[in-house]
Amino acid sequence: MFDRDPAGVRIELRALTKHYPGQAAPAVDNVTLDIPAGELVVFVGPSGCGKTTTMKMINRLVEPTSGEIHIGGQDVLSLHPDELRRHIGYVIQQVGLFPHLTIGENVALVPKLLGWPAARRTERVEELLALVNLDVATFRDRYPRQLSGGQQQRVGVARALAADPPVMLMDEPFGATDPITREHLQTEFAKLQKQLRKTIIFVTHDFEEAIKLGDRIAVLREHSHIAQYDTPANILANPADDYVAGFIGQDATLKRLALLRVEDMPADSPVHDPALPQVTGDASLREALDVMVAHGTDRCSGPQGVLTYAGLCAAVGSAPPGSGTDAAPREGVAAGDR
Ligand SMILES: Nc1ncnc2c1ncn2[C@@H]1O[C@H](COP(=O)(O)OP(=O)(O)OP(=O)(O)O)[C@@H](O)[C@H]1O
Repeated sequence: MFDRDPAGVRIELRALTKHYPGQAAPAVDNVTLDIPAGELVVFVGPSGCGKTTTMKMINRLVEPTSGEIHIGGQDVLSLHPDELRRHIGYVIQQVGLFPHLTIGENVALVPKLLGWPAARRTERVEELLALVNLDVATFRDRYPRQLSGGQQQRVGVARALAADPPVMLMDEPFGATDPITREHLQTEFAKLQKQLRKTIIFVTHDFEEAIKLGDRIAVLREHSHIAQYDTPANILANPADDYVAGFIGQDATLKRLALLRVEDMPADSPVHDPALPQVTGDASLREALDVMVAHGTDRCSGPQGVLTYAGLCAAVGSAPPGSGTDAAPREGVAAGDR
C-alpha cells in the first residue's frame, strides 16, 4: 500500500471521466491533474461542476467511467475499494460521527479496523485529541451530541488522521459551521497541515478559504474542466481569464495582502520602533494595513522594523494613491473595499 510514508504522496489523475448513467453529459470529463506530495490542493468551482465527484473517485466512493488514478505511483483502480479507503482520510461537511459511540471510540474507528492493539489505540486517541485542541479528559468519553458543531468538526479531522494516512480528502469540512468558528477551524487546520504535510484535496465553494489554506488552487468549470491550476498568489496576480477573475472578485489586492507575512517583508527601516502601532511577525500584511487604518497612520512597526503603507503597496505591485511616496491611506480605501 502507498502509505508506508505517512508524510504525503503524489496523486496523479489521468483523463479521469465520470458519466453517471442516464445523464446527458459527463459530470467529470477528461481531467488530468498532478497533486504534489505533501501539498494541499483546493478544488473551487460552482455548485454542480463536479468537485465532489472528482474527489470521490479518488477513494472510489464513485467508480470512474474511464481514466486512471495513481497514488504514490500505485494504481488505485487495482486496489480493493474498502482496503483503499482505510488508507485515505476522509472528512465531510456532515462530519458523520457515529452517535452511539463516544468521541474516543469514533476517533479509534479505523485503527480498530486495522487491528491495532487497545493500548496503541488509546495512546493515538489521546495524541489526536490534543492535536485538534480538544481536552482528552473532557471529551474522550462524551457522545457527539454533547459537542458543538466546531468541536465535532475537530473530531472529524482527528478521526480522518487516526491511522496517519498520507492522503486526506476533505469535502467542505468546515462548511456547516458559523463564520467565526469556521475561521478558527481554518487557522488551526492551516497550522496542523504545516506540521503534518499530508497530501490533501480540499473542496470548497469559498474562494477566501481556498486562498487561506491552499498551496495550490484548481479553479474548476462545468464537468470539472480546469480553468486555472496555480498557487493562490499567482492566481490572484494573474487570473487566467474572466471566469477565474469572477471568482476572485473585486478585492484581489486585499486578498494578496492577506497571503503575505510581516516577517517576510523587507522592513522600510530595519529598526523596531516601539512608539508606532505594533504588529507581530506572523501577522499578514492585511492585518498590518488594518492596524494602520485603525490608528490613522501610514506606518506601523513589526519586530524587525518599520512597515509603511507605500511598502505594502509595493509588495503587491500597486501604486499608492497620491504621489507614490509614503502617502497615508485615503480614508475608506482599505476599509470600504471589504
Ligand atoms: N449519483 C449521481 N447520479 C447522477 N448524477 C449525479 C450523481 N451525483 C452527482 N451527479 C451530477 O453530477 C454533476 C456534478 O455533481 P457534484 O456533486 O460532483 O458537483 P459539485 O461541484 O461537488 O457540487 P456541489 O458544490 O453542489 O456539491 C451534477 O450535475 C450532479 O447533478
